[in-house]
Amino acid sequence: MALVALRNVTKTYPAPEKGAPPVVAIDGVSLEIEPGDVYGIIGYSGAGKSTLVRLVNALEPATSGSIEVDGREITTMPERELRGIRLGIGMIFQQFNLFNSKTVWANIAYPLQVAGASKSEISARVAELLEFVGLAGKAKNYPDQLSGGQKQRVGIARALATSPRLLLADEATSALDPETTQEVLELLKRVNREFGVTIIVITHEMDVIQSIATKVAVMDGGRVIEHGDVFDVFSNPQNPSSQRFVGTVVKGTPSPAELAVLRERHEGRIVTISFRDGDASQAAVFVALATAGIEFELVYGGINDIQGRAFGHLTLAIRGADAAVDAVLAEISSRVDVTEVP
Ligand SMILES: Nc1ncnc2c1ncn2[C@@H]1O[C@H](COP(=O)(O)OP(=O)(O)OP(=O)(O)O)[C@@H](O)[C@H]1O
Repeated sequence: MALVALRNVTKTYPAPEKGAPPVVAIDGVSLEIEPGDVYGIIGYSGAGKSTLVRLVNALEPATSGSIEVDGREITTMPERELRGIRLGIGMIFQQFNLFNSKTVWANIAYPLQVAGASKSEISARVAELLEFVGLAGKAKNYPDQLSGGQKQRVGIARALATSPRLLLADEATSALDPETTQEVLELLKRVNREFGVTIIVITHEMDVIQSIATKVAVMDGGRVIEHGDVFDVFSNPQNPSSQRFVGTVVKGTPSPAELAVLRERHEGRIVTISFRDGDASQAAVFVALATAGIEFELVYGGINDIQGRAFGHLTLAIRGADAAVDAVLAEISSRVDVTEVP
């Protein structure tokens, strides 16, 4: 059973001014997030990502549709019961949202105090979490004395304090430099693996999805325009908006301007070969070219690894007798995707 299931969910805000139309922030979204998923939700600013998060943790009511968390419909649930649902959901934020007047220890202890845990329970849990996020030596420090990455580690520890099954990460690494981002993403992977916490990652950065997510939904204008396994969406994005996001991390086929430069610099026919995990190996393709006595040069592209599965687009400049090149390209095309640039 899905841990979070949205069915045809809409959220409309009143018109910002008289005479203007209402704002449709979420427009008929259906999604299923299974226990154990690290589910990425990506979209440009205004796509509706943060609104979706507020609906899932019941901070705002949906306008229509159904939202089930852990098998329970939350759209019709009384406030009293919603509090219980929220206790089962941890949140981390871009700006960390720590209490600056409380120590690291007290920040992490806070949700446990609110939940009514005993002093000894709180001490044991906070110590365990400080160890887990690698901040055992910082218990008495205040947030101002920490780096951005350390603050987010405290944010993660605090979010996990009440042992939620679901963690919502809203642009949790957007304020961090690339190296610290990777450290925080590694920590989130451990949260998923070691505690079995399902994570929803909201981001506008495709490399965050590439590093951590197992599934992804691409949002645009309040709708989910594409969703699926990260490997499938990265290796074969269907929608122009998804293609733009994938293009930020995957070197695909050269643009017309890049092609013009390639043609200036390299002789021969320009051919892009697209590999997908499970296709014939690159080696087989290169051996076929070499065996046919065809000279080739790799001029553009690269191979990507998504959770241990490889795919990529390699553009070659190929030189040889036309008939021989035609024959070998025909042979290769039966195994991999071959596109010759006219
Ligand atoms: N409380 C609100 N009242 C009115 N309109 C809102 C409200 N919250 C969001 N919106 C509108 O809903 C749309 C979606 O906003 P949302 O913040 O969910 O997008 P987002 O994808 O999270 O973008 P960002 O990354 O910039 O936060 C936007 O057009 C926004 O202006």
